[in-house]
Amino acid sequence: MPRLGMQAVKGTITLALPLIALTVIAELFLPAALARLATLYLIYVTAVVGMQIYSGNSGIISFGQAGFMALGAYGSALLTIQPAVISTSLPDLPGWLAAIAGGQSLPVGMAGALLLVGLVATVFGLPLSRLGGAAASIATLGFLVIVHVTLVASTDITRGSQTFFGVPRGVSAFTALVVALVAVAVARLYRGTRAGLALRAAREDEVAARASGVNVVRERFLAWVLGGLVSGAAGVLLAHFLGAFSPKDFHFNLTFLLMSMLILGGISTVSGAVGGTALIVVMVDLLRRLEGGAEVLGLQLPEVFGLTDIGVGLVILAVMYRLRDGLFGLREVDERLFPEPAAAAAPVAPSGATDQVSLTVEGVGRRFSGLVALEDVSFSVRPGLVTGLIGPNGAGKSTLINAICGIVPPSSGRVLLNGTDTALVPVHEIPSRGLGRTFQNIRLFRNLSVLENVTVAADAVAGPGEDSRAAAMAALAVVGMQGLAARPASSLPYGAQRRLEIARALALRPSFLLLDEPAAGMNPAETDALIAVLRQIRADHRIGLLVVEHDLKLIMRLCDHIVVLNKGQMIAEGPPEHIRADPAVIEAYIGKRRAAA
Ligand SMILES: Nc1ncnc2c1ncn2[C@@H]1O[C@H](COP(=O)(O)OP(=O)(O)OP(=O)(O)O)[C@@H](O)[C@H]1O
Repeated sequence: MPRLGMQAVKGTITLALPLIALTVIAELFLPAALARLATLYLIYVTAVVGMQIYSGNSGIISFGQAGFMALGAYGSALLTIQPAVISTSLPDLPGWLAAIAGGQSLPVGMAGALLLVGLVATVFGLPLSRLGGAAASIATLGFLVIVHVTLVASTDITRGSQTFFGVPRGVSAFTALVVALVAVAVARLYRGTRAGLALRAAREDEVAARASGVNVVRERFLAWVLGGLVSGAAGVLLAHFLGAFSPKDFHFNLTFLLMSMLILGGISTVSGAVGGTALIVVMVDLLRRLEGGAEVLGLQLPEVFGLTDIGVGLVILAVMYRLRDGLFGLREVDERLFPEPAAAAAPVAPSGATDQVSLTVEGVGRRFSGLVALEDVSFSVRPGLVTGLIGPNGAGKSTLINAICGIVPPSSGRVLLNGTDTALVPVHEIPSRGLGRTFQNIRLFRNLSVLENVTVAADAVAGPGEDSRAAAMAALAVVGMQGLAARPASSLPYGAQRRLEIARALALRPSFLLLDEPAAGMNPAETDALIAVLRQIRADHRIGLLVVEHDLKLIMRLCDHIVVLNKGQMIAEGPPEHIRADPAVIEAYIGKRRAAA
């Protein structure tokens, strides 16, 4: 069984059992109205799980799922509509469509509809995947609006805003259950795959994910299409459940309902999608009865217009106020019930370092508007040695590290990694070519476990069939953190967070490791431990280290070679004893007058 496959199977079974039990009870023992409610619940589960696949893993709130449901519904409806009603309900159907429309079975309708959904998701997903955060959310809203307006405007095909009728009804709770179970299994499996973990990492920190080898655009695209297909399948079911519908059934009200379900349960987990949907379906059903003026304990209550929407809104507000991550939190139910056994560490992963590797900075300059942050800096980081990069505040050290990694491309000059100009390589490919890094301001995937943080990087360089969790454990062992593998990264003390960043970079099996102020905020004992770790990395892995640090004692103890920057320019380079005595360095650090004194 592949690495997270077993957990996904456990997760699917944990969620499947209550769904199966509910379906059996509803179909065999409950009145027809409640059996219909159970079927509707299962359809919503599929739709919300589709939303969870994209939004939960990418962190981008999607307004688009109702659009996919609409495409699924109309796609399947056109293929399966009763032939007898086509001439009356769709008299102006274009010839090419009339040739295939009507009379098909539900499975054919489903297949055709998913083809349409997949096609549209692909076309829209290509530009959408380049966006993140609020911009991407707004783009998904644009998608919903485009789908809605297109459906309303295509009167010959959809009957416009009028009701589309004549769709064969054939969705029992059992049919809806089968599709819901497939949706849950897909979502639960996806979450554990390399792609799912990489996207969750990008959700936590896009810059750090790219620096760990994640192709963020590709992962967002995959989740968008996969989530779209799952929600599209829910649309097909809803069409055949209702038998008649119009575009407004797949617009803002449905979007709000699906979002409420996911947010209430917890956007991060499939368990949250399934549980949140159950709560909202029950709540909406009860509130609708009250809204219509129900009789409670012999008392006739008045009709209260809008009670359902207001009630759902208030419940969401209350839950968000107390539980930001929803009722189910950040971990799947199965991850709490049956935690995974710790992975065995692989033999220490070999680094990509050999004496043939090279990292050369050639005349690098960088301007920010008028400000010259770097000017004509040239030096080499040597394999198997520690190079220190020092300089006063604002000297350009972090800018240089970012220029080397491709995050801030140089305005002039170039960085050659094994002879290749890094500016010509996509940022997410630079890590797998041998460059690992840490950040001045720690950038961890805070809501992932310690092991998952490192596995993201190990995945980026793992060959087919290679166990990246074992490789990640080996990297954690190097920094003495294998005992903390299951802890959420955000719960670690400061020093351990810095060591975790080093482990994550090591899991890339780098030839060169760039450390931006690794000892910042550490106490003397933590700094000593860090120096021991870095010495071990140099000795055991033959990695070339480039260390930016303000702690000059650490630099002098650790480094074989030092490069000094001041005001963007390289003012000295050489072994520690040479740098310590260099007048230009002394002047840069303590000022001209005191240096002369
Ligand atoms: N994105 C940016 N936009 C504009 N100016 C920037 C940007 N990044 C850095 N700078 C400027 O470039 C100069 C060099 O900054 P940098 O952070 O590289 O220095 P540093 O040596 O790492 O400093 P410190 O030791 O304080 O971290 C500073 O004047 C800084 O304000």
